[in-house]
Amino acid sequence: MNSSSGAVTVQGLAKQFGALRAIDTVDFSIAQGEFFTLLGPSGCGKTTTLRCVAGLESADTGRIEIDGKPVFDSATGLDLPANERAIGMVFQSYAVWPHMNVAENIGYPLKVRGVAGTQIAARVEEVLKLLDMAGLGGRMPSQLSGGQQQRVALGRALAIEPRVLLLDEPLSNLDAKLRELMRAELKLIQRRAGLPILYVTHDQVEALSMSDRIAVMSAGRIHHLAAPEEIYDRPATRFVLDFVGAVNYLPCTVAGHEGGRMRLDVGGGTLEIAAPERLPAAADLTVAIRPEDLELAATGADDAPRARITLRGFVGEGFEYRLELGGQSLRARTEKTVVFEEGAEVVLTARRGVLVDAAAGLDSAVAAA
Ligand SMILES: Nc1ncnc2c1ncn2[C@@H]1O[C@H](COP(=O)(O)OP(=O)(O)OP(=O)(O)O)[C@@H](O)[C@H]1O
Repeated sequence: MNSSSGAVTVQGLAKQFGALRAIDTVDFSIAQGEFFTLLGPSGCGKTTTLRCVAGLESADTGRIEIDGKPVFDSATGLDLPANERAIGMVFQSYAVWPHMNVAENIGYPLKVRGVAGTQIAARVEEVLKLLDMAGLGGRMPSQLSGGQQQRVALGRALAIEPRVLLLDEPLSNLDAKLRELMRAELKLIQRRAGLPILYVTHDQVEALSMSDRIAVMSAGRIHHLAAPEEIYDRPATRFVLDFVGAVNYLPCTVAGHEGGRMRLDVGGGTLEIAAPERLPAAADLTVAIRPEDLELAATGADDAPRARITLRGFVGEGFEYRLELGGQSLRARTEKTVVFEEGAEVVLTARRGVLVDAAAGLDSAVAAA
């Protein structure tokens, strides 16, 4: 153990299945206590990466350290088995053994390691406290809610006092409401345990709301590794922009550029956004605006675009609108206090926008202000 080092360090990791590059050279490092998420669509290589860290899969090349200790190194042939990597794991298909009570479930990994009964009982008590389930050790799984069963699965992973928790879509079997509750529960348990987490999900809301940092993956590569706000507001590539959250795309040309602001002709009017540091070279541009960054007003500047509301939906915290602007359909969101009728004409302004080279591919960089 080396307390000054990161919790997990992955360097130059690559893995092929036949001709398929499941991981196409991935590097990242997780700090002590950090909630680190691999986010991406199905097949992007996130599970394979996690399985390589776990020791359930062997990478072709690269090096992995856990808590300062090398566990895999293709250069030397080092490849420690999972049970020697000081990791706790919970997968999507977590199973709580129905014939064992909660305490037996949590203590099981210690029992198979030959730990003495009194020590197991003490650790199980600690874990139950951590899970906010003190006093429930005698319950059978059938007497627990879905969320409590999930916590028992987590407890089993925590029992061995791992140096890092590896979680692969652990909430995806829960219904939507419970999933949302468990996001906060999991964060609180993590804080109490003071453990770093490597989390895998394809759910961007889950990733944004829970993570300290996110690595967005596509086709075996990390496109952007940053804090959630950075990923959402200043995506590094068009893929990230598109995958993380809803977005409107409007073809545009630059109409003016001064004082850190730029005016964009979007056809039917001009939108102003903060100018990015580096402008895309192409003349043929697209401005990407998230629905909540599109502001609707009854009146506005003469040259501002005017759109028509085609649909309004109540979404609890506000309204979601569909708008039509020069034959294009746009999405916008407003707070409850701002209400427009279907059919009404509204003036558009943009709080923020991201410029994209219209002709460029998904992994080309985008220019965000
Ligand atoms: N054992 C295997 N043999 C062959 N191909 C595999 C194997 N495991 C994964 N793959 C392939 O490698 C690619 C990456 O898979 P991986 O499971 O890491 O993706 P993922 O992003 O976690 O997707 P999902 O969320 O669907 O699990 C996919 O194309 C997958 O089909």
